[in-house]
Amino acid sequence: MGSIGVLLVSHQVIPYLEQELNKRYNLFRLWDFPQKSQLLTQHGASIRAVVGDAFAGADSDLIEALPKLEIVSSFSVGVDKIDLGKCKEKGIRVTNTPDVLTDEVADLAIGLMLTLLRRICECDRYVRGGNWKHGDYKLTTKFSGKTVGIIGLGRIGAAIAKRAEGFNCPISYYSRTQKQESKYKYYPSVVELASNCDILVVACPLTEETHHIINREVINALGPKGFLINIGRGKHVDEPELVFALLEGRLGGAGLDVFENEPHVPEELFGLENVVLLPHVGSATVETRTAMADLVLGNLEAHFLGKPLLTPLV
Ligand SMILES: O=CC(=O)O
Repeated sequence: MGSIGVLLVSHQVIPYLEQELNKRYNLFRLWDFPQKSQLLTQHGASIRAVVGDAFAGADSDLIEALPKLEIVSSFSVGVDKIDLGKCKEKGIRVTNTPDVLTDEVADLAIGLMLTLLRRICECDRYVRGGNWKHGDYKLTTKFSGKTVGIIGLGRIGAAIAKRAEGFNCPISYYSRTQKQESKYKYYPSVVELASNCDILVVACPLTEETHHIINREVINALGPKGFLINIGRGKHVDEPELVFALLEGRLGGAGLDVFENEPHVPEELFGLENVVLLPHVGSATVETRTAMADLVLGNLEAHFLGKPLLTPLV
C-alpha cells in the first residue's frame, strides 16, 4: 500500500498515528507545504485518503481539489470539520472514532462537574499560594443529588448520565426526538431542560441545528445557581453571551473543555473563580488516543483491502 497517497491535514494527531501512516502509505503532511495550492497541484491527483481530526478535516474546497479522494478518516468522534454532504454526493467514505473514547469523555464531564462545584482547582491554587495558613477555604457547592440535564443522549450523553446516576443525580435530557427506551425525563426544548436542571451538559454533535444551542435564553433559564458543562464543541455556545452572563452573575458557573476559537479563550474568563477551563482534552489520554489511532489505521486498511469499514459514517 506504500504507493497510496494519504494526506494528513492536522499536526495535532499523536506521533504513533503519524508514524504508522508514514510506514504504510505515501504520506503528505499539509503543514510541510507553505502553499496548500503547491501540494494540491503537485500531489493532488495521487491522494486517495485524508486523515483529519477535531481541528482540521475536509471542507468542500479540499474535497473538490482531490479528484482521486476515496475516504476521509477522522481521528475524532466529531465530524463537523468534514463536509459530509459533499462526501455523500461524491461517494467518498467517511469514518470517525466512536465508542473507544466514550468513557474518557464522560469521565471528564463528571470531573468538570466536581471540579466546578467543589472548586477543586481554586482549592489547589489556595494551598499552593500559601493561603491556607491564613484561614480555611470558603464553603463550596454539593454535587451529589444535583439535577443533571443532558443535551444529546447519544453514546457520550448516555455514559455521562450513567455516571451521574452513581452520584444520585436525577437525569433529564433534550434531544431532537424522545428516546422511548430511555428512563430519563425528556424535555422537548433546551430552554425547558435548562429551567429544570442544576447542571446543563452539552453532549451532542455540532451541526447547523445545534450551533449556538446555548444562547442567552438558555443561559438565563439555567440561571445564577445553574452550571454549564461543555464537552461538545465551542460553537455549541454563543461564547460572548456566556462571558456576559458569567461577568454579570446571571449564571452560576461553567466548566468548559471547548471554545469557539480554539486555542483562543476569552481572557475575561481568566479572572473568574466560577469557571474551569480545559484545553479540549476530552479524549486526551495515552490509552484512548492510541485506540483512536488504531481505528483510523484499521478503517484505512479495511478500505484499501476492499473489506467492510470498522466505523463507517458515510
Ligand atoms: O473532540 C474530539 C472528538 O471529536 O473526538
